[in-house]
Amino acid sequence: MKRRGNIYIVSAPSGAGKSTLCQELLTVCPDITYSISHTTRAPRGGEEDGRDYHFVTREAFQERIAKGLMAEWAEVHGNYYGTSLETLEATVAQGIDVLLDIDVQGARQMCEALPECVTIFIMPPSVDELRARLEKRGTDSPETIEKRMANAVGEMDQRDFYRHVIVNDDLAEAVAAFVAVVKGCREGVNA
Ligand SMILES: Nc1ncnc2c1ncn2[C@@H]1O[C@H](COP(=O)(O)OP(=O)(O)OP(=O)(O)O)[C@@H](O)[C@H]1O
Ligand SMILES: Nc1nc2c(ncn2[C@@H]2O[C@H](COP(=O)(O)O)[C@@H](O)[C@H]2O)c(=O)[nH]1
Repeated sequence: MKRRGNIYIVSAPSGAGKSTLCQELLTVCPDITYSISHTTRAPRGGEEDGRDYHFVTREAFQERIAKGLMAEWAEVHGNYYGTSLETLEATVAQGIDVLLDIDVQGARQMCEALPECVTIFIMPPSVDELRARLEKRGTDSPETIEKRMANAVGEMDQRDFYRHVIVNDDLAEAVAAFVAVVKGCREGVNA
């Protein structure tokens, strides 16, 4: 029987650096597929439909939920986000490992259905640094940053749900820790 791909789930409060770490991991492990989520959020400058997200309307997203097309979904910071069941299943069935950048609600849904998912939580070094990163990134309005900061503490409180926790202070060290977790799972060390 063909080996099924591993599912790596990464969560973090907004601005902790999970997108940055995911990009770095995919450079080191190009055979891992990044799961492109569906969202009702508006694209940020530089984001492309079909590359960063599948950007859809709330109606289209609700229709996908009603038709059972989502492996998991959640409302996060006022928008819907979710993972396509068909795409995820087709990828892991081919033996390809998949990386999901999803929130804590989605991570819980995935682990309930598939307890073998490998879960990784990224922590910022401090709440002040988290805010500084969001402000420096310059992609979100002050209102959006406040909303994301308000949700951050509740998200960080759930880090014990995750099998691995990495503090993203020094980027190179955090990337090395992330790569070590994934390589360890692939070699059966952290499985
Ligand atoms: N270790 C680090 N030190 C300093 N800055 C960092 C570090 N890691 C990431 N950053 C920067 O912090 C900002 C937020 O990072 P990133 O966009 O990866 O966060 P995120 O967790 O994916 O956020 P979101 O959930 O909002 O998409 C970016 O500008 C990124 O370049
Ligand atoms: N449950 C899910 N959460 C998701 C998914 N895709 C992204 N996310 C999470 O949403 C927030 C905000 O993302 P942003 O791109 O607007 O900053 C973040 O926590 C992501 O991890 C998904 O498919 N399902």
